[in-house]
This record gives sequence, C-alpha cells and structure tokens, in this order.
Amino acid sequence: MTKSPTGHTAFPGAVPGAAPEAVPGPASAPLLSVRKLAVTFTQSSGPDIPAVEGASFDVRPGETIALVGESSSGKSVTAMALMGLLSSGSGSGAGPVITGQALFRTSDENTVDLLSLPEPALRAIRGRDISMVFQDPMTSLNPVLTIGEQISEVLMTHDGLSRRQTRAPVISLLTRVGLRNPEDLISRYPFQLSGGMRQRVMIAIALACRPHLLIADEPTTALDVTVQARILTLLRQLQAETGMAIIFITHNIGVVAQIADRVVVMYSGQIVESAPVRDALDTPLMPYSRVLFRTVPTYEAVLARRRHLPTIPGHVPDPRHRPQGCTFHPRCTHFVHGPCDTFRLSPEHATPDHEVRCARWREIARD
Ligand SMILES: Nc1ncnc2c1ncn2[C@@H]1O[C@H](COP(=O)(O)OP(=O)(O)OP(=O)(O)O)[C@@H](O)[C@H]1O
Repeated sequence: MTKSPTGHTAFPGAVPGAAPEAVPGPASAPLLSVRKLAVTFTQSSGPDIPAVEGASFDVRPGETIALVGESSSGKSVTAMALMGLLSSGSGSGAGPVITGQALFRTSDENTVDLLSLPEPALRAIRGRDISMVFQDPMTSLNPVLTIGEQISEVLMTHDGLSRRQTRAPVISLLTRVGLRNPEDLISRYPFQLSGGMRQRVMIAIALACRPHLLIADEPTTALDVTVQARILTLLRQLQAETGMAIIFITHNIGVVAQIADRVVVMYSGQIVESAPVRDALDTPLMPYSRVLFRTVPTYEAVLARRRHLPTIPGHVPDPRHRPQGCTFHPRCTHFVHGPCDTFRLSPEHATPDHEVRCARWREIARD
C-alpha cells in the first residue's frame, strides 16, 4: 500500500485518476453533532425492527465522513433519519420511531435539532443547508421535466429568482459540474443523458442551494469506474471551493481511502468504530473493521461494478434477533465467552480521536 502526499492510502481497489485534492481542514466546532440516534421500525404485526441503535458522531465543516459497513448495517437509515426522509416500509405496516439528537448549525448560525424539527422547518433546511445525492439519479430526477427546469426550480425556491433569472446560474452550475454544452443540456430530459451525466446533474441540483452539508448515499456505485473517478474528483474540488462537509456512504474501501477524512464503521445498526481515515485503515481496532478493510475490492472487482465488499463468513444478524453482547461475536475470530457475549458494549476511546466498540480492543491493538 502506498501513501499519497495528503496522507490518504492508495488501495488496490482505489479508482484511478481520482487523487484527493486539498480540502479545507476540519474546523473545531461541529456542523452536525449526532447523539444516541436510534431508529426503530414498528410493525403492525411482528416484532419491531431496531435499524439503528445509539449512533453518535460529529461532522465538522469541510470534513468528509465515510459511513461504511455491509448491507443492512443502518447507513442509509441513519442518513434518511437525519434528513427527515424516512417513510414506512412498503406494505409492511412499518413506521419509524426516531429518538436521540442531531444538532445542526444552520447557515443563519442557529443550532437546531434535526430530529425534533417540524416538517416545514426541516424542508427549508433540506432546500438550503443540507442536500442529498442518491445512488440512482433516475429515481430522483423528474422524467417529465427538462434538466434546466429541474435545476431552475431549486434556484427559484431557494433564491426567490424568476425562471428567466435562473438561466445564467443554471448554465454556470452545469458547467461547474463538468458538463459540456450546458446551453443544449438545459432543454434535454433525463432519459437523454448517460448515467454519469445524470449523476452530475443531481450534484448540480444538490449544489444549487449551496449546502453546508452534502449527504451522498453511494453516489458513484452504479457508474463505470472512470466516471466514478471523475465524480469523486469533482466532489473534492467542489468541497475545496465551498468548504461544505460531506457524509459519504459507500461499500468501496478504495473510495473511502480517496475521499474520507474520517471513517465511521457501522455493523448491525451500531457504530462499531470511528477514526481518522489513516488510523481506521492502518490500525483498525474492531475485528469487524479489520476484516472489512482487508477485503479490499480489487481493481477488477471495481471494474466489474461489484457493489458489495467481498463476503465475510457469516451474515449481518436480523435486527429483530440480534445476538447478546457484541452483535459481531458469532462471526468474530477474537471471540471469548463472557466479555463478548454477555453485555451490550459502549464505544470506548482508544485515543481522543479513535472510538471502538469491542471488549478486546486493547489486546487487538497489541497484536
Ligand atoms: N422502511 C423500513 N421498514 C422496515 N425496516 C427497514 C426499513 N428501511 C430499512 N429497514 C431495515 O433497517 C436495516 C438497516 O437498513 P439500511 O438500508 O440502513 O442498511 P444499509 O447499511 O444502508 O444497507 P445497504 O448498504 O444495503 O444500502 C435493515 O435491516 C433494513 O431491512
């Protein structure tokens, strides 16, 4: 493994051509401070589904947090809960019960709890301070509106501009995300664009309100590897220009190495490790993170658009029937009876900046 001048680690699975660029250093006061976030889906029949349990983390201005973990670990539910976008499971009768706190510093310097804001106030924050980019732009873009109309809508709502007044800023946004011939693009419909172009349009829409925080849920997963690299470079460039913070959800550890300042690892609804990217990738302390970061996807796997990390033996437990003690213990090679399978563990500080939820992290650190 090699280190880049910025300290990021180049992995075999790293996307070529997306070298990290200088970003503003994280300032001290958090932009977002999430404490004990818990999301439980209640069901009309059957046991509740505790999708996220006691998640706490901070995001500082200009910082990129990579939220990683296997499928069903609670990454998307965490992001959606923060955005106030959780809805009932389709046809399951499930509804979310959200507890905890998510203090967010708005652009007018007020601190609000995203989890207890009424919907209209939250909607205003979503359109102004926090934006989200999803994996599949086709599900987020409106198929019957032109690209120009869709970006224009955001500017009209956010800046109170008339449609005519939005033409120049729309063209400037499309140019900024690296799209050629923006004058031509504004009159096109989403289906007329390639996947990479649509994702750039989504980023343009997300940036239209000049957010302080961008939540990106696997924004490059469906894209081909070269386009992925360009989008990552673009995000870092835009971050350097605007100082926005990013929460980046991904399965690709190569991408983590390229984009993150800090890594937050989730397993079975809990944050099990959180550390600056170099510590997380070089000296992970939780056995789960150790396995996860060693199963780095190869360049070929990335090329084959492999979505998930290679399999770790066993599977993420059903949230309705989580094991006693550490939820990873049935799959853990460091498991011992007693400390690992009796009590639910709390995160501990291995260093002021490195938190881990494991009964045996001290021994693992000495390995
Ligand atoms: N609307 C819902 N109703 C009931 N359960 C849900 C709902 N949404 C998510 N879940 C459950 O919450 C858990 C966490 O899901 P989540 O989508 O956050 O995982 P994830 O880590 O983002 O996975 P992936 O990487 O596959 O997207 C899963 O067990 C999932 O089945």
